[in-house]
Amino acid sequence: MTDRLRGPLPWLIVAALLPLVLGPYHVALFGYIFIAALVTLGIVLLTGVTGLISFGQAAFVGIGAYTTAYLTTTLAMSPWLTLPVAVVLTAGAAAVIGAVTLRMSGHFLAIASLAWGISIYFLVGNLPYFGGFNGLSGIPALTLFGIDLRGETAMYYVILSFLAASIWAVLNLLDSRVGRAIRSIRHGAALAESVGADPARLKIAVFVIAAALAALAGWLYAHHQRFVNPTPFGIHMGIEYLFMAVIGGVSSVWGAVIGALVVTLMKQALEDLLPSLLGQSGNFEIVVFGVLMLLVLQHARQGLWPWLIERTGVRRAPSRVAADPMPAIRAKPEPGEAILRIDRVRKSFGGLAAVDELSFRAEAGRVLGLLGPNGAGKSTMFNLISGVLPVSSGEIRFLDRRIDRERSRVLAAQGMARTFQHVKLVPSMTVLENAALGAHLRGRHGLLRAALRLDRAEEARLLAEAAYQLERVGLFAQRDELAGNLPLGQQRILEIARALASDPVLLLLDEPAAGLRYKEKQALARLLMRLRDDGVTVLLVEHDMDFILGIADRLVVMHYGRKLADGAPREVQANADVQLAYLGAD
Ligand SMILES: Nc1ncnc2c1ncn2[C@@H]1O[C@H](COP(=O)(O)OP(=O)(O)OP(=O)(O)O)[C@@H](O)[C@H]1O
Repeated sequence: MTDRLRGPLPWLIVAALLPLVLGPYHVALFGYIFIAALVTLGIVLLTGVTGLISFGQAAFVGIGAYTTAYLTTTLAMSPWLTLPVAVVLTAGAAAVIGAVTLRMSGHFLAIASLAWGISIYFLVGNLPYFGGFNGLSGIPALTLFGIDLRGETAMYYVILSFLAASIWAVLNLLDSRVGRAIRSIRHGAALAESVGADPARLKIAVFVIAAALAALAGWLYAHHQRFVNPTPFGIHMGIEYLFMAVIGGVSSVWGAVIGALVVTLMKQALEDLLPSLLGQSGNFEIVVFGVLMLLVLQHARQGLWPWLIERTGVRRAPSRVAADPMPAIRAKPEPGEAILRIDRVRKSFGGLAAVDELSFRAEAGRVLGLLGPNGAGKSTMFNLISGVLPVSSGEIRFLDRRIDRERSRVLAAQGMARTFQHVKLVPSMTVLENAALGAHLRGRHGLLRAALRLDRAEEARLLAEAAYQLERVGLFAQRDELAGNLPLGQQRILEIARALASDPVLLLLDEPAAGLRYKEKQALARLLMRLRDDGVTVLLVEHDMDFILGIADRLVVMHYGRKLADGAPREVQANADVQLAYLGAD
């Protein structure tokens, strides 16, 4: 991420000095900009980081604003008490909406967000307790230790403090064990599950955090404006917040501030300028926004903040992590012990038996190769073992526990780590962060501790483990590069480092040599031989016989879903049936 390239302190100082040079109107305007930045910060987490699109964030702002408006004007509650009420109420609403909508894949959330965005607007507008479309007025100003904060400058500093604290917490969160898991979600649930994270729960958590930020914005808005009506919480504002995030940089925390700043200032300028230029008024700024959006998407796809950072050429300082390993936390089985037992396993797709009554064992401290020509059923078998597919019949036991109905993340907790046939990394995270993602289950601190930076000792241990595994596979020097910039051969090796960081009992490698060039294959083979010599237990699925011969201790050969041979590599290589299956001739 580009967010840590520059420290927040200089920006905070500039923001703190602004009221000294701006008039009251602009100080108040900057207050509204920072309130919008809070909502946009939630969208960055939700859309840019996690890959979920919501047009309905303005409705959550509305719940926050109306909660405090109602409670302070009708029940005369203190605003400082209505703040937790507003945040909890909005977060609760988001948890319910999220639990229903986030289960559905595809664009369901985006469409559902339009529905709740519109309905909350009309609900509030039509309820008499909330003053209908006329709204509620007479909302009290904030006071702190008896000091009245009604002036625009005082409110500016209140809003700035909340924004700075929220940015700090979000940056902390993203730079943590849970944050890495959250950042992996948009690259497929399979990746998050494979390291033991629960993507469904994490998505709901992100959705709730984004809603809580919106509620905080709503609370601030109500006490800044001292009057609320439904208009600023309608669907058009939901779309405008998304605009801000995309224009500023939807994957970047600072993009939220830049986006809110650029869009609000431009809107102001255009609202003043366009009617005098065109001789009539009529929301023409929306048209100009559309054009601006197209320009940004064409020239700065990631948004203005990443575009600016790229042009200033700022580089991140190299990470200073020790490559000392974390103490192993898992007791390993004795070498030679059968840890994986496949018994008469069958998997059918309609009438086709992709795996047909297959039985074999994998032993601790050995490399077992599962070999076979294309279409033999290797990947299906791999998916059955790794919890991606359920078996049709038969039994799979891992460390004496039946696992053929278990989910991937449960298997990860039991000591199974895997790589993917089509590499799955988080390209926008560094090599070190990707390796640390593998150590997810070796830490336990959650969202709150991460946001408050109370997880640093554990975080240092997880990063040290990741650094140790990078050293082990020969990628330590590249630890600060973005994973997406590595060539394919190194990406595959990074996947192995990520798997090793979980301290696995069994390492499952799905065609690790696929698509590699000759030299890359050689480097991978050398690494796998070193791991074998270290006593790592590996099940390696491969169709390239030459690649696997020097690495595996034993080979199981599949053909049309059945077992064709099982034995030492040279024996299997000499087997006439195997030669026939591979070459199609004697
Ligand atoms: N989800 C699925 N639905 C229907 N058929 C499938 C499915 N997955 C695999 N198959 C079929 O099962 C058979 C075995 O496929 P599988 O991908 O397991 O073989 P493989 O040995 O891994 O081949 P490759 O080396 O090409 O990946 C093939 O005939 C394939 O078309």
